[in-house]
Parts: sequence; C-alpha cells; structure tokens
Amino acid sequence: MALDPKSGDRERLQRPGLRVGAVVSRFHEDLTGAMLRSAEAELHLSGMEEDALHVVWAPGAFELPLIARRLARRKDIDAVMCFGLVLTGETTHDHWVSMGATQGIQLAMMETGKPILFGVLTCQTLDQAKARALPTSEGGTEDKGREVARAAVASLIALDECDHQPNTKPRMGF
Ligand SMILES: Nc1c(NC[C@H](O)[C@H](O)[C@H](O)CO)[nH]c(=O)[nH]c1=O
Ligand SMILES: CC(=O)[C@@H](O)COP(=O)(O)O
Repeated sequence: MALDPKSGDRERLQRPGLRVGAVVSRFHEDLTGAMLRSAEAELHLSGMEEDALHVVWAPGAFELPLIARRLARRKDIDAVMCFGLVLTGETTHDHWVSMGATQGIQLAMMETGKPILFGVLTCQTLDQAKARALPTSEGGTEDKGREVARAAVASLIALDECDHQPNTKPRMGF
C-alpha cells in the first residue's frame, strides 16, 4: 500500500545539485533494480546531474542499514535511498529481516542526520511485489522507486528550510 497515494500527482520538487547514494539488495534484484532505475530517472527530473548517483549493492535487506550509514557519512552525499524486497516465507525469517532493516535504517538516519529512505517492500506474494516495484510502463501500479526518490528530495528541501528559513513571525511578548 502506498504511503501517500496522491504523492505522484503533486508538482515535482526541484533541488539542483543533488548528490544521492543508493543501496540495493541483491535479493529479488530484478525488482529492487527496477525501483532503482525509476528512482534515478525521477532524481534527474528533480535536478540531479549525470554521475551524481552512487550505487552500492547489498547481499540482502538485512545489510542495507550498515551500508547506507557508511554511504551517508560521505561528505559528498546528501541522502541515501535503500531498496529491498522481503517476501513472506514458511517461517518468521522475513519478519526478522524486515525488522532489522527497518530499525537499522531509522537508526542510521538519526545517527547521520541525513535522509535515509526506506524503499524496502515487505510483501506476501511476488505479484504484490511486482505491483509495487514496477513503474506503470512495466505493468506495475505503485512505482515505489519514484516515490522514494520524491521523498528524498522532499526531505532535503525540508531540512534546508529548517536550516535557512528565517523565522518571519513577529515576536510577541517577551
Ligand atoms: N529472505 C530475504 C532476505 N534474507 C537475507 C538477509 O537479508 C541477509 O542477507 C542474510 O540473513 C545474511 O545476513 N533478504 C532479503 O532482502 N529478502 C528476503 O526475502
Ligand atoms: C522467502 C524468503 O526468502 C525468506 O523470507 C525466508 O523464507 P523461509 O521462512 O521459508 O525460510
């Protein structure tokens, strides 16, 4: 299910000079790779130059946080997108992999102070995963890669506003 089904209809945000990292899980790499491609296309439309995307492949979703944190620590990277797919199996393994990825990514984001985006699908079937991972041109419905790229740009603009926007509200009282 999309976080915000209307986000795709909004005006595209611009942030020229974006420098972005991506960590992509090799598990189901046809789908994680599709999310990466869609995210990259979207970032170019938001102002990212050619060669400004640094991609690193991870063995599985469980390893995403460590690699994302290392990338986020680079001075020449503003935000890191994580892409993974955890499919429900016969045991609770998927739960623990998803939990490790989720908590680790959140922790890495708070530790580094940079947006680390959660493009990890947690699906019960491959059909659910295809619907979410693929762009409409490839038979998907949700294009999560694009959504993650948009969240990266929106987060950076929000952080810019925190740092630079003057407080224009007149001071009242003391
Ligand atoms: N079952 C899935 C995994 N499992 C592998 C782990 O992510 C990890 O690489 C391994 O446990 C070694 O530490 N990974 C996924 O990305 N998706 C799965 O469905
Ligand atoms: C489906 C998987 O790759 C993973 O979630 C583990 O499956 P299982 O629980 O059947 O070992």
